[in-house]
Amino acid sequence: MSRPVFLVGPMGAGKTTIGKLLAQQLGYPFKDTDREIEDRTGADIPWIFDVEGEAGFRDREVAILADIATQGQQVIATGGGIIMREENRECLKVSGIVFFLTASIEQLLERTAKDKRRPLLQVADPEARIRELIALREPLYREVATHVIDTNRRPPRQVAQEMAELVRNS
Ligand SMILES: Nc1ncnc2c1ncn2[C@@H]1O[C@H](COP(=O)(O)OP(=O)(O)OP(=O)(O)O)[C@@H](O)[C@H]1O
Ligand SMILES: O=C(O)C1=C[C@@H](O)[C@@H](O)[C@H](O)C1
Ligand SMILES: [Mg+2]
Repeated sequence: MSRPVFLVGPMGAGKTTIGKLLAQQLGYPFKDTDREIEDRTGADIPWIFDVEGEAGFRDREVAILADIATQGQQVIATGGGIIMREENRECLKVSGIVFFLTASIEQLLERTAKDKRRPLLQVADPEARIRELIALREPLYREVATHVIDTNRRPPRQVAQEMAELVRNS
């Protein structure tokens, strides 16, 4: 069974958007860990953070990743904090090809500004929060990455094409 393709990176890097296009281009099914968590919980992410806290959300994320990582050839967009748990990093490293999508702080802020469904960014100073999260997480994204892909000021379709080539040549 061929291996899955994972997209990791910060909120607003484009994992969901580009992941869907990549799946179309490769003819693979598409999954999104955030979406899977919501579907299986029957509640949205803000509700899960409110009621179960971030730790409760992370526990659900570990269970979902372990499950879908074994389901063969597919494109999987992950949540921005998936690399915070060591078992997830191990799972990503052994299970497939991992793309780390990057973008500047300015682009991440711009792309996440209007959407209120990201609990960690509902703070007085989202820019400071994004900077904090990137400082903490960037080494962890790099630890799991097979490829690092710059998405700054690039159309999602073009980025997906570059990634599809890398998958085909892997
Ligand atoms: N390369 C890009 N250029 C311009 N806009 C983009 C690009 N990639 C994504 N976007 C836009 O940024 C927003 C966030 O993208 P998306 O939801 O795909 O990010 P994400 O990495 O999945 O974030 P999260 O970790 O919160 O799930 C969307 O409105 C999307 O249309
Ligand atoms: O970066 C994060 O920690 C998160 C990113 C989103 O994809 C969601 O998984 C959730 O909002 C948490
Ligand atoms: Mg997403």
